[in-house]
Amino acid sequence: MNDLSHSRLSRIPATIVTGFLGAGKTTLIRHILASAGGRRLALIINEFGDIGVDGDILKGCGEVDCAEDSIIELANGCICCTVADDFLPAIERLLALDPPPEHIIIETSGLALPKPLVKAFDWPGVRARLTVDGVIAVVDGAAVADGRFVDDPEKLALQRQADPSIDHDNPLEEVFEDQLLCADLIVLNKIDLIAAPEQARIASDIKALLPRATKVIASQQGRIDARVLLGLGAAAEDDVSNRRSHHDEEAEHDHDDFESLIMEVDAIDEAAPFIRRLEAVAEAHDVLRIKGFVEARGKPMRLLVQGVGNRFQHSFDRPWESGEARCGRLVIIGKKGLDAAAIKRMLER
Ligand SMILES: Nc1nc2c(ncn2[C@@H]2O[C@H](COP(=O)(O)OP(=O)(O)OP(=O)(O)O)[C@@H](O)[C@H]2O)c(=O)[nH]1
Repeated sequence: MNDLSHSRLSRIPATIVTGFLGAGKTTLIRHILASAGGRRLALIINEFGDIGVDGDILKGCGEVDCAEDSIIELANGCICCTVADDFLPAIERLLALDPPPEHIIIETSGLALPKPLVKAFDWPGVRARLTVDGVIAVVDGAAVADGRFVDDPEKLALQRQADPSIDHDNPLEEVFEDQLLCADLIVLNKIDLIAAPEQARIASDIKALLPRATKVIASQQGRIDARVLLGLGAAAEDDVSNRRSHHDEEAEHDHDDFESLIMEVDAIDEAAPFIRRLEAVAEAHDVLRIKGFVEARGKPMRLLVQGVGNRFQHSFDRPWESGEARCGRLVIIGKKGLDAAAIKRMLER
């Protein structure tokens, strides 16, 4: 064995899980934790809004292969913009664990561009100790089928008639495509919500977009075995220049097309009418993602609420702990210009 292959083998592999808001990254990672087969995993979880919902869900699943001190949450921003300030210290903390993790999984925020993160693995201090085993992009098949990431050509034509100088870059499409362009493996998720012909069409549209041959695997609830997802051996840090991005020319990328709001929510009596109100908010304000925890009066469990576009799910995820403030809070993410006051009024109505 030569020195190079020896040093590569001794580096800890890291898997980057990317994918647009609500695509199913956390769900997929839960499945990885459940099927890791005793491998010592560590997680870095990055969220755009400053409530750590995903971290809470993953800590709550109590998998023995991932102890709580091996989970680091980086909320309130996108990891791609805070690599030096947030990501590197998080990596240092994980590498200092005794024993160190055998594999690190990084869930980026749904708005993060994975390429700057992959680039950070090429920095000398990181490169010596870690390698990117693979970038996995999770795709929300239902959102793609709904046309969420492409401009409506008729609407665009009308807008251009009114204002020929209109900037027609679609920030959703750009982030979505950047995530795919950086991937070593693509998971086409939520296939329970799309018919088989639609599935095949989406998979072939994705492949047509990519300059490199990248495998697309279909999944429901991210149910793919850890043995398939981990161990890709991509060494993506050696191959950054082959991963095109819409943002290659930008020195800095600051996500100013998107914003998040935090809303405090009073205890509710019943879930169904509350979810209908959230659906109305999502519809009226073109919200991309809503998630958080709410108190349902008289119930010992907290209510986990998840909305992607105007598709909502809710479930009681765990009992409120004694002494825990039963404070209902939601993070609401949309394109810049969300009307916080109007949303609050709709929620309180
Ligand atoms: N119908 C259906 N829903 C799914 C599937 N996978 C995930 N979901 C739901 O989609 C919602 C978002 O899933 P998450 O795993 O939280 O998505 P995420 O990509 O981590 O979300 P962000 O971190 O907010 O970007 C949740 O309500 C999930 O239960 C699937 O295969 N089918």
